[in-house]
Amino acid sequence: MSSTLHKVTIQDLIRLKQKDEPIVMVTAYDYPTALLADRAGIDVILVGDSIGNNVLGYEHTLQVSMDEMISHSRAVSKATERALIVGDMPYMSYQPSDRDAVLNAGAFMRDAEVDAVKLEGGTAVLSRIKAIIAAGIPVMGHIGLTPQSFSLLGGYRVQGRDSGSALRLLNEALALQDAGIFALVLEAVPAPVAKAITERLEIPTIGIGAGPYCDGQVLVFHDIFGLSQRSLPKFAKRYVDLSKHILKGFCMYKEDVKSRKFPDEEHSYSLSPEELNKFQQALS
Ligand SMILES: Nc1nc(=O)c2c([nH]1)NC[C@@H]1CN(c3ccc(C(=O)N[C@@H](CCC(=O)O)C(=O)O)cc3)CN21
Ligand SMILES: CC(C)C(=O)C(=O)O
Ligand SMILES: [Mg+2]
Repeated sequence: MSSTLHKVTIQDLIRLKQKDEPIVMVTAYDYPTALLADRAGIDVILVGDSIGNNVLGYEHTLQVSMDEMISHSRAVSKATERALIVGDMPYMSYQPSDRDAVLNAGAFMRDAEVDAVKLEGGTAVLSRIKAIIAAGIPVMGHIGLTPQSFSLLGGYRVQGRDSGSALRLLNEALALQDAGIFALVLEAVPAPVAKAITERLEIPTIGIGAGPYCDGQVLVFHDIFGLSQRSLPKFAKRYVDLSKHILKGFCMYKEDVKSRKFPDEEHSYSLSPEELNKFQQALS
């Protein structure tokens, strides 16, 4: 699909699973980042509620509002030509009722021009998912470690580590597929569990901390580029340490200003000799 020039569609993602070609997804929260992810040929861009701890300075994702998600999702969709854009429904935008879920999913589509929404949960959110899809909005599922249930789960813990809970994850995946989701995020589940789920679903699975047998992978932008504040989860991989480069740039700028090396002539505006002359006479 990296060769596809047209906008990536949900049907393209299903075809990638059928062709056994991995789907690449990454989070992005702003215009310049989305431009680069799109140019790199990333298939799916997730405007994650992980914006909370990575960009907005919150400790977790629970404080993220619909307004924040909409303005950042709009920036991402304006920058993107090819990638499919998924808006992550924030805490309490879908939990209270099917009506809330449809109205807020609709806001993502109408006000932020995303292509689909994602929400966390299994059987507990089946009716939410059905209601959103009935409104004509594609839904991506998300099970395993669901960060909006951080407290209920007792922290950011790997899920499905015993045969009983592994089987429950598989059954939830099947129920979500029946409800009509087009893809499913599996977060922090043992690789053999993700493999079993992936083999039994017709829709693609996209793993984060779910091993190599998923149909696709997703990572958080700040983890890839060494910009996350906390220690990385075991599953995250830092490809480039941008923080090192950004810190160096800030220091160089600071030194230049303090030593009056910046701004120099090249970065200043001049006045023509005649106008300068007139100006100086007027001043005296
Ligand atoms: N920068 C960033 N990366 C993420 O992957 C991410 C976010 N932010 N914010 C929202 C959630 C939170 N996530 C997390 C956060 C911590 C762990 C973590 O520390 N996990 C332990 C597993 C402990 C166990 O064995 O059960 C680890 O050591 O990896 C996992 C996922 C994933 N998401
Ligand atoms: C980690 C991904 C799947 C996510 O939900 C997020 O970034 O918010
Ligand atoms: Mg999320």
